[in-house]
Amino acid sequence: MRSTTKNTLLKVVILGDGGVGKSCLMNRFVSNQFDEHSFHTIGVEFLNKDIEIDGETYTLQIWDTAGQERFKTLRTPFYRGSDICILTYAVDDKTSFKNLDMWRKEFANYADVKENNQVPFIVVGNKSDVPTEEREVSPLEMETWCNDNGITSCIETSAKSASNVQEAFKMAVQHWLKLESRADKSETVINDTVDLSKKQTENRTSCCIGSSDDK
Ligand SMILES: Nc1nc2c(ncn2[C@@H]2O[C@H](COP(=O)(O)OP(=O)(O)OP(=O)(O)O)[C@@H](O)[C@H]2O)c(=O)[nH]1
Repeated sequence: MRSTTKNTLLKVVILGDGGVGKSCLMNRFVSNQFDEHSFHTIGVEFLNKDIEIDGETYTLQIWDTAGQERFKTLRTPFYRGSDICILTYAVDDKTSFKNLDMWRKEFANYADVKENNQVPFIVVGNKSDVPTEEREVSPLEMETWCNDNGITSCIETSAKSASNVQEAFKMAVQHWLKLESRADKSETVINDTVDLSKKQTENRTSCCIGSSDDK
């Protein structure tokens, strides 16, 4: 496990369909700015931003990826080594919500993740500021999809109004911390097992010595 007593660097990758607001989320979080006419990202871009949680400072290295299909080969090499993956859709775009499954699989595949439940995915439904009549995905649908896919952290945000943007990145780090503490516990169990087997080997050796002494 990484030490959290000093500044911890976490690689965060934001995935989702083109136009859901990934760049705007990153810019709102890092610079507190919003661009009404944000251009499509080509490949990837990254920015760093510190966040403090429970007295510890985490430097988030945030990778904003190009959501358009034609940029797939440009973005996928950057998934490896990610600590957190933010799966993003827009609440006024049902297709972007349906594509979350595709994004989850693409990440797991190119980040070379062995077990799905070890990936710190969180789900973000952006553009929560849109009028109700333009909504195509409800918070309940988001929660149901997350439950069905074993994802425990999800949140609706608006990069435009700044609603829940800080909270989303904080939630991402907290989720990572939870997984890290679980990994720590299982490491302890593995270490215990190793220790026990070491003792058994020693016992067996002394037993054999004992038996040869008997002869
Ligand atoms: N209403 C509203 N519009 C938003 C919000 N976030 C982003 N937008 C708009 O959505 C459009 C696309 O935003 P981007 O941040 O460029 O989307 P993206 O996901 O990075 O797109 P790609 O780079 O193509 O993958 C822009 O016109 C933004 O102004 C939001 O929270 N609310």
